Amino acid sequence: MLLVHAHPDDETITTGGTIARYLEEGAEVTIVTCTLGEQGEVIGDEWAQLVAEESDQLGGYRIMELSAALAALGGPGHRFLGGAGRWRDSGMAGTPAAEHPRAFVRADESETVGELAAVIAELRPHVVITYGPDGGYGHPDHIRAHTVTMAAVERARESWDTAKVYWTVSEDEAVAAGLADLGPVPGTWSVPQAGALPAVPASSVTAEVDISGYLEAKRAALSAHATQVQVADGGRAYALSNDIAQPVVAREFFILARGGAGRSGRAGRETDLLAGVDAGS
Ligand SMILES: CC(=O)N[C@H]1[C@@H](O[C@@H]2[C@H](O)[C@H](O)[C@@H](O)[C@H](O)[C@H]2O)O[C@H](CO)[C@@H](O)[C@@H]1O
Ligand SMILES: [Zn+2]
Repeated sequence: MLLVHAHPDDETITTGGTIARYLEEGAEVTIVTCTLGEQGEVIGDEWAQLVAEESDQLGGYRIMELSAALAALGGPGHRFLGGAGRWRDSGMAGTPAAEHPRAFVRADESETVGELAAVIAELRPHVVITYGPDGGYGHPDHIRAHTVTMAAVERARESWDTAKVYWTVSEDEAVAAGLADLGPVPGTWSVPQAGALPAVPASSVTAEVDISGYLEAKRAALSAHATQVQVADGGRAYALSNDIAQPVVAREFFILARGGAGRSGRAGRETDLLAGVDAGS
């Protein structure tokens, strides 16, 4: 299983429970992170001067946070696309960080796709996971991670034909149910209306992974990304630096974008992302 994410923290926020579960079930799991997250905001005062506009040291610091988060999830393999520091966090849409010469969104796609295709040819994943075409919530690096991954899977086909590709998504019904059961959150946080958070209609979800047994690992990994993520007491909610409460949900959701679905379970959805692949090949 290979998961391609844009920034340190995305692997945990969107797929942390899936990573922890498949590792415990004996699968080989590797994460590729496309940037160091250099353009992030910082929660709290202690590390606030690491931001790009000050000492510009946040990328290196987030490597350490990522290492701690991956350990909390069970220790998957990890690569930075092109090597640590090759491509830089492009910043939120419309910000000047996209003009940086190493910005991920400016990268030569023959290079980014080539680097990821080489990882696929080397690791021979049965399942690849990334974001959908909108990047989940529109971040330019997430959108680029999607396009690079889909192109790399095709580029690698001559040496390794990946059986299934999934897009990680948030499901609208699960988000709404989670928001209704957040438990206590800090007074500084805002609690959004269900429709205000990025999510896809439940009808478009084709697979879900029950991570109820891995929520403690996911919460520990979220907390490891301490400059980016804050977890509420009780662990049913988290917030990024924007202090907008989001639910910690006991399932992670996917859309099958390429390949044949395995056996269906709950609500006609796959419940095992590795179902239907020849894991012996
Ligand atoms: C989860 C994710 O993709 N985080 C990105 C994102 O960070 C957000 C951004 O700073 C936004 O301005 C804040 O309001 C929000 O709270 C942050 O989560 O974009 C960053 C810059 O590209 C990136 O480093 C971070 O990983
Ligand atoms: Zn991100």
